[in-house]
Amino acid sequence: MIRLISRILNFSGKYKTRIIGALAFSFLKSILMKSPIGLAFFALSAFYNKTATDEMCLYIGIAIIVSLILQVIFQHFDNKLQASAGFMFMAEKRMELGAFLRKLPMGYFTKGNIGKISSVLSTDMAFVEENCMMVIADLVGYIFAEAILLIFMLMFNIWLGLLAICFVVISFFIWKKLEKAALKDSHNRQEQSENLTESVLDFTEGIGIIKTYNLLGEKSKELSDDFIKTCKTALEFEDNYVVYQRLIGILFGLGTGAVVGLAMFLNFNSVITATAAVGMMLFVFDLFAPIKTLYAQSARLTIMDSCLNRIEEVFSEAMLADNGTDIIPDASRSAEVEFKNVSFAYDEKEVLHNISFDLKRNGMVALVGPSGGGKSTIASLLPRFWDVESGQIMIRGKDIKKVKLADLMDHISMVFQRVYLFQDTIYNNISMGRPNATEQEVIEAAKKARCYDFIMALPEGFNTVVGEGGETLSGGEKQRISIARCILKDAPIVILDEATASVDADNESYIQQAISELCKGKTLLVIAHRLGTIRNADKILVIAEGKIAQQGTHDELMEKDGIYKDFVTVRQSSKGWSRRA
Ligand SMILES: Nc1ncnc2c1ncn2[C@@H]1O[C@H](COP(=O)(O)OP(=O)(O)OP(=O)(O)O)[C@@H](O)[C@H]1O
Repeated sequence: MIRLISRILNFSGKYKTRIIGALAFSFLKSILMKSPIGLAFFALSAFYNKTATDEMCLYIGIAIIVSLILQVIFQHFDNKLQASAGFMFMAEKRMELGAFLRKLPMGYFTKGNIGKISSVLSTDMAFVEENCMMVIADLVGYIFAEAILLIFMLMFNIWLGLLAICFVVISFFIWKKLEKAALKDSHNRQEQSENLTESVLDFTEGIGIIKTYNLLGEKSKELSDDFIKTCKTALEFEDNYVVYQRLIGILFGLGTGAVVGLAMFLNFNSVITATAAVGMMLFVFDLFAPIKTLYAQSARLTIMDSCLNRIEEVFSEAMLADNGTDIIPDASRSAEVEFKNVSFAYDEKEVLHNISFDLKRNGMVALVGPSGGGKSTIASLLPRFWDVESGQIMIRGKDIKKVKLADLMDHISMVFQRVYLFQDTIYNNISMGRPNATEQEVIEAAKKARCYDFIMALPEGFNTVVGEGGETLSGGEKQRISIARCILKDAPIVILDEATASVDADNESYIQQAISELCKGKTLLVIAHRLGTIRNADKILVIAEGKIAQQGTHDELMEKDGIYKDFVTVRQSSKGWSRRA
């Protein structure tokens, strides 16, 4: 418990002093909470010994009132500090996590970690936020209160004090067992909550496929099974530690009986006065009840421990190094982009082997080849979605690892096949390409990307909020908005993954016009599927099995036998490259 409290204090960073302040007020409050018992005991003694005076009664009354008022004041500051520290430090942690996630390589997000991130951000962080301050301050209060009561009891009568301590010590060992059981189960509980988040995300993201393939019943059952499993895991968690809680309850029942019995025995044998015996009885009831609550609360602490583990697990992921200080020069004699002996593996298996090529300023390299050959991987290494293991990638003579990440991203625009629009206005979706762009520039970009007319036909025009993921627009429209975003960004290097899926003829032609606008005066790295695009490339790289199998212009490659000629001549009309020009 002490370990967890110090863990939370370390985790809370600059809010540590507030938390310590809350703990101090909680401590003062707990001392005052016990003071009425002490005063009652004092009054009883005075009455019993016939030493009570009017003045004494008045002072005791005033002392009780003052202690109750002070309790309220300390409680107020305790709550205030707890709440502000708890909510503020978790809000900061969430922002920190957001900033941290931006620095992780793309690979982290494709490894099925989305469910984990969602559940850490929502479930785990919310649990710590809602419980940590309250529980910790209460626990610290209880611990101090128990210590004070035990010291009082020892002072009154050593045997009564020692007897009470015996029961507290035995209960401590039972509690250790409870904590062990809860610790193990709390991990399962949080893991299951992550599984559930993943299932819900999977279900909602894939709802289109689920409906099309008539899998609603099957997938709903899978989801329901997950709900039931989550419920069972939570119940198991409760069941496993509730046994120990009951044992502690029985133990304290025995303890209360034993202390009361011993107090009476000592009184009968004139070792302690009747007042001391009554005082002990008051103390013992007050001693065991908070310990029971403390142990019950500690189960929450174990959940919090596992939440903190999971939060720290995400924070411990290796970030994409952003310690480069170089700036990409405006002009250079070197190639605009150069891959030098680049090899790369996603996990263990190397998927790119010794790739070398260069791309001249305003030139175009087309990556073509069979599926799984490594085209997308090559394209994703340039914006450092992943870092290369061996070899170098240079832009205008600068190694991209040594360039500031923000500067690198300023120089690259990307158009993917899968477009994502944020649940925001169309205007904001475009202007995020260059947040400081003027309204006129945003409109101009929309016109160049051939989306101005359909935007203006929408009831709210540029202020239309597109649905989550851009669901209220057609595929072609979403694609054009994403191109407008890139046009506005106006980065000198464009990575383009040409669409393989067909859209209607109108959209097709609009998208082509938009892409032509985007590519004007740019250096292009294109994962090409259209013969028209490929023919225009200054250099075609045929990528197969992670290597450059062939390279040259269209005419040069058509003169040689090889993969390229086979694809163009034999597979033009099949699902390989499109005939569309
Ligand atoms: N995120 C990933 N994690 C692990 N392996 C991956 C990942 N992405 C791709 N691969 C593997 O890397 C190899 C190259 O894939 P890549 O997507 O680069 O090929 P491609 O030529 O672009 O294929 P396609 O034309 O089908 O898009 C393949 O064996 C693929 O299975």
